[in-house]
Amino acid sequence: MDVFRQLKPYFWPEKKLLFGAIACLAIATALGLVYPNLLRYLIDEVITKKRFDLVPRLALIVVIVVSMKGLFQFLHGLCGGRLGNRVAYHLRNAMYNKLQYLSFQYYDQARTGDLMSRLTADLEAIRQFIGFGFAQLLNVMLMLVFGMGMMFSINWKLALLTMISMPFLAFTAVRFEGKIHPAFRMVRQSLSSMTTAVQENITGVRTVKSFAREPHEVTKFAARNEDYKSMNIGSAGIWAKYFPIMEILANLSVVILLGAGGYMVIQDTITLGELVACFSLIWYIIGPMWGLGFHINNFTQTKASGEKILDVLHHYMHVKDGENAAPVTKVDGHVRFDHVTFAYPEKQPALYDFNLDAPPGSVIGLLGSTGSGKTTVISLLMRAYNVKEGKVMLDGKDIRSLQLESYRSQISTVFQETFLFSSTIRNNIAYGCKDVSMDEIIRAAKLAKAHNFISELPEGYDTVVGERGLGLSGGQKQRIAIARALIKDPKILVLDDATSAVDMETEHEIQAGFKEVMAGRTTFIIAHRISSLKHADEIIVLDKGRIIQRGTHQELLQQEGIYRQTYEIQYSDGPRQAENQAAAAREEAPISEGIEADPNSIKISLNSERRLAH
Ligand SMILES: Nc1ncnc2c1ncn2[C@@H]1O[C@H](COP(=O)(O)OP(=O)(O)OP(=O)(O)O)[C@@H](O)[C@H]1O
Repeated sequence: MDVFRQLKPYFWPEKKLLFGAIACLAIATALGLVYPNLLRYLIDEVITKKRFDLVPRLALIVVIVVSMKGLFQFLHGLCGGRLGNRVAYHLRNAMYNKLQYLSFQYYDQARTGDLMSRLTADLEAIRQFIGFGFAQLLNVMLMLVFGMGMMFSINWKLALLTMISMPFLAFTAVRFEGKIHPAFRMVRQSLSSMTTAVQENITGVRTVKSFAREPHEVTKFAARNEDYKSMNIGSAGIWAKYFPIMEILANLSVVILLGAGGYMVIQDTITLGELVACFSLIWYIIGPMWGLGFHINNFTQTKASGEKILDVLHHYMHVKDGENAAPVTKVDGHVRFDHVTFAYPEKQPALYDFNLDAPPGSVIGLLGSTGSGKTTVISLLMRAYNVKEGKVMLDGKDIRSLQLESYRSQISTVFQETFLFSSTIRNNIAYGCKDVSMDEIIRAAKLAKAHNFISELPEGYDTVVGERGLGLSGGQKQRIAIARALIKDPKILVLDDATSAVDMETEHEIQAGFKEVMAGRTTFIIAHRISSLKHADEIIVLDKGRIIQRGTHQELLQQEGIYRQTYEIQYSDGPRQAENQAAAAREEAPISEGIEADPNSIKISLNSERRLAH
């Protein structure tokens, strides 16, 4: 019941419907109890005494009772339907809302298929139970109480005899509940694991096909399907074992009733009408007992579903606003990392004593091998995770003291993996902003060098992309993502390997666009290409979470180290040429200015990079 107590905020506002549904069902049940009495009257007063003139009146009463019962059943359906759907609506919204605000840490471990099954199958179970199951469960009690009460009022000895097998029936039902509940929990877990397999397979279908791993996927799915089947067969086994026992016990009371009741009629202790009434009433008691298994099963399934939904709703939010979180309004864009050491849960630190001072408008480049901690720096800047050692600051304020939403709205990130929503290109670009004009969208697309290819599409900006939409190339997707980041007009721009999928020339064109847009904004660029970083005000080279080099492009070229080695690999046909270029860099103007100043030098670099690529 604890689960339902915790779900109370969602169904209690609809208590009128809840009580309405229960009351209507109870009235319908009570009206049903009129039939056995009418039968008794028909046999004892009309047929036995041959007073057939009473038949039309009796028939009229039956018609009225049947109509009333029908009406209340209809009202029960109406109230229950509304109640279930409204509660499911509130819960669905609450779940979705919570899913939006759950931290990155949650999603690091969450499985999409599992979450989808909570949002669909588990919510459906709750909808059914709160709408109808709960009232039916109460109705079972009412039927038992009403039915027994009436039987006892007719003949308490016969009633008592008939009830002999009932305690055994109740005992079996309770044992059944104890077995079926864990079994259903396993079924649900198995179902969510199977859904996850399907979901991952569909998402990763390209990888599966390119590695020709279809047979492996089929085997993997078959194993989970087998598990699901076994779980279902297991629960069906419990069902198969207990259900006949319950049925035998239930029918035993009918046998006793007919045997003992028949004898009493012969002995003239009760009338025939009373026996027929009792025979009809016994189904009022056996019916719920038979259904007890179903109702218990329904109840336990809903409890298991409720637990899973509450697990999401009550999940701890690792990153959230503090009590006095200040909204971020005017931002200069001064970012500082102050002795930050950070480890992902149950892992070695991904960053050690990381320090950084990025004045407003500066460009910070991050370079390092895979897993060196570059993305972690960005994640901490976005406050995807809370820093426990050290501080990340914006304009001198610890970002943990700032209101999360307004803080993040100051940052635009273009991720390594581009995600486009299944909507038009126009909507995808405008995603981060409310009320943007078409001119602004086009301007952002032009800056991201996306306008030309978008214009060439038959439907232009109205082309639907993403799932089931038009398939775009990696570079085209990245350019749309860049436009999406630029349109937000952020104070802090993060480019996490954002131009890795576009060709060199486009990358330079995009960066030229960035220069225009980024004036006065703090920019973080993660890249593996030196060409993307060399105009940065400070380049930080990371290795296994530690800063091993930092400085400007020229400074780093003058040092022995990873930066220079990377430069040599990317820029020269041989180490000697790199050394010459490094020497030239020492003497000449900064390379970031050189990009604009000497287009030929870019071409030379690009050509050598292209040669390298080939
Ligand atoms: N969400 C996460 N949960 C646990 N560990 C993580 C998570 N993200 C990254 N790591 C670990 O932290 C370390 C740094 O990873 P990070 O993604 O910051 O590296 P990176 O330099 O950005 O790599 P890449 O260039 O491949 O993107 C790695 O050892 C990685 O396994």
